[in-house]
Amino acid sequence: MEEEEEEEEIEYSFALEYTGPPLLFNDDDDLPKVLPIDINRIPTASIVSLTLSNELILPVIHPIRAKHCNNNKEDTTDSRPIHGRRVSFVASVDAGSTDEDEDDSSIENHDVENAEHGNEVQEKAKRGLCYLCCRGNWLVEKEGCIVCNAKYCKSCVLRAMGSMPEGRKCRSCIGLPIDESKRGSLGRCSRMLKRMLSKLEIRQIMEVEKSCGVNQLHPQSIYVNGKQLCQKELVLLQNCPNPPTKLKPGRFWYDKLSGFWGKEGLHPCKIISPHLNVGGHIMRNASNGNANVIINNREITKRERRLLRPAIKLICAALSLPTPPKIEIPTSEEVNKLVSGFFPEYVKQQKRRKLLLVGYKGSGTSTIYKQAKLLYKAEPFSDEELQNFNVTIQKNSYQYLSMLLELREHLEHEDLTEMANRQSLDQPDDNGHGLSIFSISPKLKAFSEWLLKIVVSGNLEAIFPAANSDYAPLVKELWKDSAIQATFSRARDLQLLQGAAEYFLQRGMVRVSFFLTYVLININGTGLQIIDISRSDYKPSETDILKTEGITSSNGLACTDFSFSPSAVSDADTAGDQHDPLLRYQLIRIHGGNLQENCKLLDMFEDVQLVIFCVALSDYDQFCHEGTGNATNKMLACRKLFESVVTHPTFKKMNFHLILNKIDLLEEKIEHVPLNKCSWFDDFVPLKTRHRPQNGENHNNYTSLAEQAFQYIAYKFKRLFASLTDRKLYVSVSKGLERETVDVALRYSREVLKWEEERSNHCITEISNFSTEASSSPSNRETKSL
Ligand SMILES: Nc1nc2c(ncn2[C@@H]2O[C@H](COP(=O)(O)OP(=O)(O)OP(=O)(O)O)[C@@H](O)[C@H]2O)c(=O)[nH]1
Ligand SMILES: [Mg+2]
Repeated sequence: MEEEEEEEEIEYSFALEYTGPPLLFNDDDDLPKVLPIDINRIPTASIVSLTLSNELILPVIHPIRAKHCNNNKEDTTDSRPIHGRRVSFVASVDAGSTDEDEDDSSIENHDVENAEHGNEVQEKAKRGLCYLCCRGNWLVEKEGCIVCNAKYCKSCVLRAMGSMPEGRKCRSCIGLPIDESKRGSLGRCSRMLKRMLSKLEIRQIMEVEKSCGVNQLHPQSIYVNGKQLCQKELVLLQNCPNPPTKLKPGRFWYDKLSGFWGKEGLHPCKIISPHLNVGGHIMRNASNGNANVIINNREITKRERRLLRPAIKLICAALSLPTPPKIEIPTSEEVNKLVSGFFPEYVKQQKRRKLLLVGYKGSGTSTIYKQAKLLYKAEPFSDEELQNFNVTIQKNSYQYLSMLLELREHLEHEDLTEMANRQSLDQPDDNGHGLSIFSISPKLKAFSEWLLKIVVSGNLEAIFPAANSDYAPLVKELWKDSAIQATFSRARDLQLLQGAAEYFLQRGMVRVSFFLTYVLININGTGLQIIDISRSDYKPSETDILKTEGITSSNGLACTDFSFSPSAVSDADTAGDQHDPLLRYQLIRIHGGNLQENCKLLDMFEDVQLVIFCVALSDYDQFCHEGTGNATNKMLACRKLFESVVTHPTFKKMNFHLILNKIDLLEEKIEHVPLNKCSWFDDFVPLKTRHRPQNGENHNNYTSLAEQAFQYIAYKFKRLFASLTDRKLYVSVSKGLERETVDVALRYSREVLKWEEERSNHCITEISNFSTEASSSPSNRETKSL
């Protein structure tokens, strides 16, 4: 006690005007709960006048000894309530103490003579000092005041901040607006505080910090289009679907029509929600634009003009307006910026070009569609789709097997009839069994008949998923049987099992054998009786996927969105054709069968930009049975479909790209089946070429028979197209199962689109620009394009 009396007392007085509810204070030592003044804030020997609000009431004011003064006359016994009166306080502080303990008296350690609080805060913060106890160690964790940024160590923080009725503020900062740079950290306290206080306390403090009125952004501090916001406008702005990020006091401009938002005098920084009723009218010079282009009453900046040029082009194209002839291509960085939000959504939407992929049955449309997914999508197929492939492959394998079994029956019947005929001609059967090489055992025959019945009934689901496990032994036996092997090789000779059937039949049998081995090993090794092989980890390979038929939905409509990825092959030789990630494409594939039945389906596609029509080059000697039941040449059936699509009213002004697919099959076939097997091609006269050049010989003057054939077919289709429309047909060739050729063909579609767009932009009707002879025309950019 004696020591306390010896303490040097520094006294200073200040006045404050209290406007809160009446307060009583009558105890000299235990002062009223109203003293938020941090003595360090009070300039030495000066009197400050403050207007206080209710929030300034603090539960602890110790150790400042304040006295209610009247004209500096000490009157510590005054017990009258004060309200709205000017009150003077005299504070006394213990000097010299550097105590770090929790004793409240340690606050008296402050250097009250330090005048500039702000400077001091900064100075101490710079040196990593605690504002109260001067602990200058960066490693000592500190919590900062959200108003003045003074930092406090663990020993001082609670003394300095008290009960934190407005969150983490020094007592003297209570009632003051926060430092705007701290807005992002509202409600997020340090680990130090978390360790010191209970969870509940922390939660309460953080909640009050975020929600208390004085900490909120003040509408008066924000100007939009030169007009100060009112509370309602601020609420509207902050709660719109796409609000400005990290809104701070300042002056902004806002284009209500487009939603562009930026700082006054600067280019747009964000697109917020349009049509908000906030702020005044936008000024022409809002963004200090100098591009001589005015959009929604604002002169845009040069940078904006450069970035917006693709959109302007698009809009001009849409409105059939001419665009400036010189087209600057934005750098990829600029384009990326565009993609990441600079363009309004509607512009992005407009950028999606729709390509409709159609073709006669079996022409390869679904193969090209799947190739597009594999080529341009990071994840071409979902797990579910892969699972579907698996099931479809299994089903198809059984279907192909049934084709083989049917053929076996037919061949056996033929053989036996022939044998019977021979017998009747007195040529006794040598083996004497009355069996042909296509005959199978009664057990396998029963299985074969049962399987055929199931397949004919179309009820293959009935034997799944048990099919593999239950029937695998029989399938294996069947497959190994010499009669089936003989049928298989006969089928190949007769070209009855082609493409997918041949591929999957062989693979399917191998798989069944593999599964069977697996089942047997388990039975012998562990005594397990049933293994669900439908759960095996079989994952279809890319070739399996490409060869799987019947994967699209029942109405045969499938669509996928993608962007062309940069391609080393085809982009390198299209100089200046920068890959534009903004351009999205949608490939829509319709099943050819559906079109024949109902061309009305095409009415749905009036918004496509290009029709890709797919033709199988190898169809020229194939036949199908159309509605009449008569056998029709497939190429003629394909021509008929082509004519009906081209002349469909929806595609009156549409561009067409013809893909001549299956060039590999044509190459094989043309050597032994003449092209004029198809009556449409009866005037095909191949040039008599010299011998095929060998390795090292000059190929320039040599055109293979297949090349001549596909050029001739392309010519026939072009002539047909020209007779039906006034447009030009773009043509390219592909091998559906070869990724690169499909890539080239689809990029050619992109080129066609680009050229046609540019043509309409420039309002050029000069078809010659697009002739196949023009050096820069898309036709010449692709090696196999015609
Ligand atoms: N050899 C070869 N086979 C191809 C080519 N393109 C597709 N195929 C195969 O031809 C068969 C038919 O191809 P799809 O893509 O299913 O034809 P589609 O146009 O979808 O015909 P539908 O399924 O009847 O609508 C499949 O077995 C493909 O694997 C190609 O360029 N060369
Ligand atoms: Mg198909």
